[in-house]
Amino acid sequence: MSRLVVISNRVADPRKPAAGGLAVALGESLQQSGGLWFGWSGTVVEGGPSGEGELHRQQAGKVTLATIDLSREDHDSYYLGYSNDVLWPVFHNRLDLAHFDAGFIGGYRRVNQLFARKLLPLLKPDDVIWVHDYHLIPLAAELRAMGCRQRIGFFLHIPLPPQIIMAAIPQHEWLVRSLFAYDLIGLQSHQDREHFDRYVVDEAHGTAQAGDMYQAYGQSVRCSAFPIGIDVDEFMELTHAKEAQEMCQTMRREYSQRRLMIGIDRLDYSKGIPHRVRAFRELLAHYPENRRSATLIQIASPTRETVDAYGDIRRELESLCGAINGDYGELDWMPVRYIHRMVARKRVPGLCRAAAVGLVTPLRDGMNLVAKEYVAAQDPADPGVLVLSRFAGAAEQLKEALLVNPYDTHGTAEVMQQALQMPLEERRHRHQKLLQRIREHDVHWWRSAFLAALAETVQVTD
Ligand SMILES: O=P(O)(O)OC[C@H]1O[C@H](O[C@H]2O[C@H](CO)[C@@H](O)[C@H](O)[C@H]2O)[C@H](O)[C@@H](O)[C@@H]1O
Ligand SMILES: O=c1ccn([C@@H]2O[C@H](COP(=O)(O)OP(=O)(O)O)[C@@H](O)[C@H]2O)c(=O)[nH]1
Repeated sequence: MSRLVVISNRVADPRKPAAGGLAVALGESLQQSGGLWFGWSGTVVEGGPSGEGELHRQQAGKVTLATIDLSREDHDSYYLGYSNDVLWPVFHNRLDLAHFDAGFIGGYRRVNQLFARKLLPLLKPDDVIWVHDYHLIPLAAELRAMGCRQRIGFFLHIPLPPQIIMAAIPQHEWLVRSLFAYDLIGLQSHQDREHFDRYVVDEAHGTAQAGDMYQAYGQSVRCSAFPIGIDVDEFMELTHAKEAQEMCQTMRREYSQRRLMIGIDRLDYSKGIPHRVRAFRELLAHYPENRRSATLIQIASPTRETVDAYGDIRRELESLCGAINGDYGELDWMPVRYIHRMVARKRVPGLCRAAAVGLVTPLRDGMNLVAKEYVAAQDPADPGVLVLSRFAGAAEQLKEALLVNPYDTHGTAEVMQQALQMPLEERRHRHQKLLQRIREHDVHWWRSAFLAALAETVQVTD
C-alpha cells in the first residue's frame, strides 16, 4: 500500500490537542493510516538564513513528523506576510486588510522551494502526496521542477474568493497556474468550486469539462468539493469523558439560573466576533427578559498576534465587552465572559454541551469545525441550538441550523432570541438532522473521498 505524505505549514503531534481546524483534522486523518507529516517546526531562528539546517524527525505513534525551522526573515515574509497579510485577507473577502507589500512574495517562493528541496529526499516512488492550504500553493510546481512524479493532491482549507477578488492579488495568475501542477484540487464547498470555475473560464480562458476536469495553461487538473468533517465518534467519546462531564456539570451548576450562549474561535477578524457581541448587546436591549439570564461565554484564542489586523481586533473586542458589562452588568451577573486564551481541546465538548446556544457567526470561513463539534456534543434528548453564519462553508451542509447574516446585527439578535425560545420538539428535530449530516460527511469520509479521487487521476509520465 502507498504511504501517505501530508505537507502543511502547521504540524502537530496527532496525539496532543491543537487549536486550529487543520491541525485537528490532519491529526485525526493521519492517525488512521500512519505516514509522514512534513512542515514547519514552529521555531523561528533569529539571524542568518535558516532551513538549510538539520531536519527534525520525531515518531508520534504511526506518524513520522518531519519539520524544519524558518529564519526570522522567511517566517515574516512567507507566514506573516504573504500567507497571512495577503492571501488570508483576500481569500476571506477583506481587500481592505490586505497589504500588497512587494517584499513578501520573495519569501513565499523561497520557503516553498525550501520545503520542496527538504522533502524530496524523504519521498519514495509510490508515495501519495497531499499538500494543505494557502501557504503552499506553489509547492507542487516546485516539486515537479525538481523531478517529482508522484501523485500530488492539494486541499484548500479556506474559501476560494470570486474571480474579481482573486484578481486583486498582483500574482493571481501565477498562483492559479501553480495549482495546475497538482493532479487534484480539493475545495471546501460547491460555491468555492464555482469560483474556481469562473476564474478558469473567464480569467484564464480555459475550459471546464466533464468530471470536474479543467484545462488551462496547457495543463489539466481535476477540481472538486470535499467538505471537511470531524471525527464524530471520537468527539462524542471526549464528550462523555470525565473532564468534559465535570466541565459541563460545573457550568450548569454555576449558571443554573442562566441561559448560556457559547462562542469558541481563534481571535481572527474572519470569525466575526465583534459583530456577534454587538448582536448580543442588541438582544439584551430589545428583549429585556434576557437580562440577568442570557450569558455569552466567548473563548477567543490568541493567533497571529504580530499581524496588525489581529492586534486591532483584540483591542476592539476588549472595549466592546467592557462596555456591555458596564452598561448591563449587575453585582451578581456579567453578560459577557471574554477569555483570551486557548481552551484545551478536552474541555471544548463540555462547554458546548452546557450551552443552550452555539454561536458560530464568521464573516467568512472555509468550513468551521466548531459548528460540527457543537452538534456532536449535544444531548439528543435536550439539545442546544446552533446559530450559524451563512458565510461559513459549514452552512452549505448544516441546513437545519438557524442561519444568519452576521453583518445584520438586528437580524442576528432576532435569531438569537428565536434560539433561546425554541421548543424542545423543534430542537430535537433539527439536532437529529444535523447529527445525520455531520456523520455522513465526517473526517474519515473527507480523507477517503479525497484520496480515492486522487488515486483515480492519471499519473504524470515522463
Ligand atoms: O496555523 P495558524 O496560522 O495558527 O491558524 C490555524 C489554522 O487556521 C485555518 O483553518 C482552516 O481550516 C479548518 C479545517 O479545514 C476550517 O474549518 C477553517 O474554516 C479554516 O479557517 C487555516 O486554514 C489553517 O491552515 C491554520 O492552520
Ligand atoms: O481555544 C480553542 C479554540 C479552538 N479549538 C479547536 O480548534 C479548532 C478550530 O477549527 P475551526 O475549523 O473552527 O477554525 P480554524 O481555527 O481552523 O479557522 C476546533 O477543533 C476547536 O475545537 C480549541 O481546541 N481551543
